[in-house]
Amino acid sequence: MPYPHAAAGGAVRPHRPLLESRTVTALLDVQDLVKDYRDAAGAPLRAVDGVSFTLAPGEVLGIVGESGCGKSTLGRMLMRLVEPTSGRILVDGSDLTKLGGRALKRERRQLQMVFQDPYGSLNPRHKVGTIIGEPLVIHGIPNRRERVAELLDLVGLPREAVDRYPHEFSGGQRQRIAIARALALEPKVIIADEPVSALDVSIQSQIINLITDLRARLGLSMIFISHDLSVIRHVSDRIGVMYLGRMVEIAPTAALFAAPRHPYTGALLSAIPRPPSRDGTPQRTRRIFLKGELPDPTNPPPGCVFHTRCPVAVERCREIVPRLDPIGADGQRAACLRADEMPGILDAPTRPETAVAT
Ligand SMILES: Nc1ncnc2c1ncn2[C@@H]1O[C@H](COP(=O)(O)OP(=O)(O)OP(=O)(O)O)[C@@H](O)[C@H]1O
Repeated sequence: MPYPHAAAGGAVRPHRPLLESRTVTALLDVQDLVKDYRDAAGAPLRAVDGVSFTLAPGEVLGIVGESGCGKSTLGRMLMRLVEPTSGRILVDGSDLTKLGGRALKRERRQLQMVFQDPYGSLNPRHKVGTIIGEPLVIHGIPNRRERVAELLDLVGLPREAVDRYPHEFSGGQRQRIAIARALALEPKVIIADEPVSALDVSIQSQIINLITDLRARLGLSMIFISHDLSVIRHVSDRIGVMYLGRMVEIAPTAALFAAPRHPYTGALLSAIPRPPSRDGTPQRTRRIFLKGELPDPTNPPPGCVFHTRCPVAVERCREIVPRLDPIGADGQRAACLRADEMPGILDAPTRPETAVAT
């Protein structure tokens, strides 16, 4: 008897948990996180809508989505720089949303953030040694000078940097300073919000290499937020895709790239240029262009929030809110009523609703 309640004679439906299945080893366990704001005219909007995920020790989870989908709000809520409207943020089992005062200061230390703007995030009046050592002072940690020197070594900056000011450094070097500061307290999790978006492309790869290297050496766990799927791919073990405040797909990186189960993920992937094949001929990419604009967040569409732009939406997508349900192997989840059909749909020859780019 596959399902015990079949014996009761009711309709049989396999149990599909609402939240991502959790392991006891999760370092970070985010449950049903919601953030409501009001726009400039006072209309309510939900910037983050019931987002749940876990982060395992040593794992890098990428969060991707276009501007306004709620990535930064999510990252800032994890640090409690933005107060969640509801939901839970468990760090090693302790709920950050319930803490205040000293207990919050102690637990928040486990999470550190690297911001997008390496120009604005460093105090221009402080020397680099003071900036990197500040968290150590706040938390009363001794041997500050040695620790700052170690941190500079770690991020590949000369020790003489301690006596210099941020404006004496390039954008990439400033981001190294920001990363050193974030590492000062040996946090359990780093939250990096678009850490390379403000940098030149050549410098971006240096910082990505640094992050990859630090990860291997220190076993860092990280939430890596970016609008750029090709950047996220380089650093992430798993990727969560957000659209209009919701997590619409989450999957191991290889699975997401091999077989996306949400049409929005398919569209994002189709926009990444593919390198030419070995004989030099350009590879044809079936580009999925989305219809229309991102909906007004103060007036989101009913049913699936993506249906107004979805190339494969059907009638029921207007009514039913799809859950982030398991699909396929490896913990892949997608919030799409047609997730089962997606490999066939996305690989099919041109449909009238989509266009093909070469
Ligand atoms: N302080 C705020 N007050 C009101 N609305 C806000 C506030 N911060 C963000 N929002 C709104 O919440 C939604 C999500 O914004 P958020 O900045 O988190 O998205 P994002 O994906 O990080 O975009 P971007 O990459 O452009 O920063 C947007 O509609 C935004 O206008």
